[in-house]
Amino acid sequence: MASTPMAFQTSRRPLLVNPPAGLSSVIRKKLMGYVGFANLPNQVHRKSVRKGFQFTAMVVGESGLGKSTLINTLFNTTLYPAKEPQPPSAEKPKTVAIESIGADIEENGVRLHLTVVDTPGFGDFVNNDDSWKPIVEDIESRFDSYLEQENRVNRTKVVDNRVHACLYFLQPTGHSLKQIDVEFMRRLHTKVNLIPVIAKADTMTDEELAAFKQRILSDIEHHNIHIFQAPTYENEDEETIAEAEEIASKIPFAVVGSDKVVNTPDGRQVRGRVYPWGVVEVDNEEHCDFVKLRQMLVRTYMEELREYTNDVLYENWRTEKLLGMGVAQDSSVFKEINPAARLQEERVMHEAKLAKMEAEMKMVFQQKVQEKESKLKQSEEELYARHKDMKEALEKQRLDLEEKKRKLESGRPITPEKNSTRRKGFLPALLQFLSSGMLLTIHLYVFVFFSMLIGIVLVLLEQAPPSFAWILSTDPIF
Ligand SMILES: Nc1nc2c(ncn2[C@@H]2O[C@H](COP(=O)(O)OP(=O)(O)OP(=O)(O)O)[C@@H](O)[C@H]2O)c(=O)[nH]1
Repeated sequence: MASTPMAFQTSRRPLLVNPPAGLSSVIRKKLMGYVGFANLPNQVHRKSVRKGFQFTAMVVGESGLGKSTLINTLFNTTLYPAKEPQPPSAEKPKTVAIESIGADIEENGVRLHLTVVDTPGFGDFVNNDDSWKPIVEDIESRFDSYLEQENRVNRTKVVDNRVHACLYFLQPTGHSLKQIDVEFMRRLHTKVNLIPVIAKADTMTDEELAAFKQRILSDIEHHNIHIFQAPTYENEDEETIAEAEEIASKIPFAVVGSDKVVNTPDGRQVRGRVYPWGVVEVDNEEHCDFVKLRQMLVRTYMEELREYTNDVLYENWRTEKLLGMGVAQDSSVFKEINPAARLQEERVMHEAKLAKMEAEMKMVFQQKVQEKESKLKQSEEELYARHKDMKEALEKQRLDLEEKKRKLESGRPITPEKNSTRRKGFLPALLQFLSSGMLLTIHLYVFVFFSMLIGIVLVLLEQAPPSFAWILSTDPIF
């Protein structure tokens, strides 16, 4: 492999010196030759041509307004074969049907897979109140199918069946929008690119058409109906802007359809309708707006219609559906990230986390301290109560001992209460009484005896004083 491509050189000198804070330095190199990325659009073009294009158009309108004819005229093909006239006895369908016809058409080597969705029966009943319902259901079922394919694990073959444009055919009444038109457009304008067309415009004069268009537009505005408008972008060339403006000025398109080639009085062969007074040319912008419609639908804005369907209509429907299912969007996912701001944000978050942890730790510490304090207080109270009990017991003991001491000192029995309180029987009390009287008598006798003895001794000794003479006398004392 060659170290340096021959096609270009790069200068090695960095051109961007002061990168914004938080961003790593970006080195920009100046190209010194042809690289080739200017060819990218060609690559995309080639790839698209190889892959081909896919487009789905829906046509809605009352029967006989020229829908099939216009589709055949638009794509220059007989997608819808000529219809056999139905016998009056033939049973008519009671509901709006949805029919799809697909065809691969090729023009200058570019392939287009065209699908046309027809809605036979729309507006053909006595009561057309719910005519729009099967059509809305069909459009939503196509969105559903696309969503289901998007959510598959393998998405290599995603088939886009979504309706990219809906041509709504208005009867050339010359009045204003009918109730069924308003109802249909109101129900569908958020789900499909609406393109209103005035069918069979060759049945009206230019003045009638202009007035009819004005009334239709004011009705559309009055009912807040959004119809597809040719988009304009900044920096676009004047020609493109003028083209877009011209297309927009023709809405609603007054069309004439014919897939037949007819001869004009001046000898030309054109697609048109022959009348006794002349030929209405489909591709003549002075006769009808068919060319402008084709320009909008096929030539200029087909990709815009596909993009708008995908990016706006389908996206809105998808968001609503997912929200309805309870799926919520995390808005932070798609936030643009500035590294410096991100760092600051992380720092703030970290600090907040630390502060929270600190507060939590403080709280836990305080809680523990409080628990410990209450425990200590409790044990202190217990100790104090025990000390009080012991003190009281000791005091009582001291008082008892002092009482005993006093009693001992006073000679009283320690337990006088016991003797005094004991109840004596009669016999013991009598015996005690008698014994105490006998003891006294005995004492007296002993005393008398000893006194007499002493007197006798003294008399005998003759020294007894005269006072003792009575002892010798025989007089009884008692
Ligand atoms: N005057 C006039 N007649 C038209 C025009 N386009 C179609 N027709 C005629 O109107 C008749 C019905 O045309 P179709 O294309 O079959 O109409 P349609 O809306 O597809 O009808 P259904 O298939 O029944 O829904 C045919 O005879 C057409 O030739 C038109 O632009 N002007």
